[in-house]
Amino acid sequence: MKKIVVALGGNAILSKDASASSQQAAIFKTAKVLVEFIKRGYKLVITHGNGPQVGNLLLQQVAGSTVKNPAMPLDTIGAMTEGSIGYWMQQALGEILQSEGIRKTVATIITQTKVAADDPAFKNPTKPIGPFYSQEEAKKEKTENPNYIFTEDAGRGYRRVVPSPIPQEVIEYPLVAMMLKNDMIPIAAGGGGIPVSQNKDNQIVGQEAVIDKDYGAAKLAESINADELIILTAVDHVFVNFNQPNQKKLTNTTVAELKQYIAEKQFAVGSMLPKINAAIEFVEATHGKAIITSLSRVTDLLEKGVGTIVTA
Ligand SMILES: Nc1ncnc2c1ncn2[C@@H]1O[C@H](COP(=O)(O)OP(=O)(O)O)[C@@H](O)[C@H]1O
Ligand SMILES: NC(=O)OP(=O)(O)O
Repeated sequence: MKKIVVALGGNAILSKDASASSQQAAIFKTAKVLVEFIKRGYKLVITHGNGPQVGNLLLQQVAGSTVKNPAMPLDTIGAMTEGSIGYWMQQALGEILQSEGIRKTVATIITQTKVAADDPAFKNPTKPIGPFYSQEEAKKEKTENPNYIFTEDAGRGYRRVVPSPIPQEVIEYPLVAMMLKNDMIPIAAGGGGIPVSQNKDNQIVGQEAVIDKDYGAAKLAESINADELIILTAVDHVFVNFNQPNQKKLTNTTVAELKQYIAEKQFAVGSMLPKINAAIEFVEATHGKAIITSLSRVTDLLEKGVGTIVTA
C-alpha cells in the first residue's frame, strides 16, 4: 500500500475569512477531498501550512499583551496553530470517515523540527506570515513596529516576514511511522513543525521562526520513506513563463529539468520555488515521486494523473 505525505496549502484552510467557523468550513471541504486517498487505500500523512494563522495569532497576542500576561513567542504560537488546525482537521475527517463507514483514528502530533541555531535565515527573514497589507498599510505597521520587516509577497501585497530556517530533522517522525503502521491517520509537521534546536547543554529549545511547510513535508516524507510527496496548492500544474502569454504547464518533469528552470528564475521565490525545492529534495533523497497539483483536481490526479509529476 502506497505511503503518501500530502502537504496542504493556504487555500485548504483559509478561503474566506480568518474566523474559526470559516476555517473549519474550508477544512471540512478539504477533508472530503483527502478521504479520496483513504478510500483508495493509501496510507496518508497530512501536513499543512500555518503562515496566515501564525501571523494572525501573533497580532492578537501582541494586541492583548500585558506585563503579567505577555504575548507568547513565535515557536509557542506555531505549536498553538498545529493544535488548532489539527483539531479542526481531526474533527472534519472523523465526521466524514464515520459517514463513509470507515473506522480509522485520526490524530495530530505536535511536531518539533530541528533547525540549526546558526542558520543564516535567522539574520535574513523571508517567510511571509499573517495578513496582506497595501504598501501604505505596510509602511504604517512598520512605523508602529520598527523591528518588523515587510516584503512584497509574489505580487499579492505586502506581508510581515520572519526567519525560516531549513529543517534538519522532524523529531517525532517515528510516531508518524508507528501510526501509519497501525492504520491510523497522522496530522504532523503542521507549519513545517515547531522550529527547535539543541543548545550546548543538549536541551531542545524553541526558535522564533516559521519553517516552510513544503520543506517540512519533504523532510518528514523522506524520514518515513514515503512513496510520494503530494503538494496541493491553488494551481493544477507548475508552469514555466507563468502568467505570460507563452506559459507552458509542466506535466511529467525531472529533477534536472527543474534545476534548469530554477536557474532561469521561472519560479516565484515566495510561492512556487519552495515547492519545487521540496519536490527536488524528496525525489533526490528517496527516488520517490513528488506531485504538485491543486486541491480541486485530486480526483483527476488519482484517475488521470493530472498535475506536475516530478521523478528522478
Ligand atoms: N511558475 C509557477 N507555476 C505555477 N504557479 C506559480 C508559479 N510561480 C508562482 N506561482 C504561484 O504560486 C502559488 C502557490 O504558492 P502559495 O500560494 O504560496 O502556496 P500554498 O498553496 O502553499 O499557500 C500558485 O497559486 C501561483 O499563483
Ligand atoms: N509554514 C508555512 O509554510 O505556512 P504557509 O504554507 O501557510 O505559508
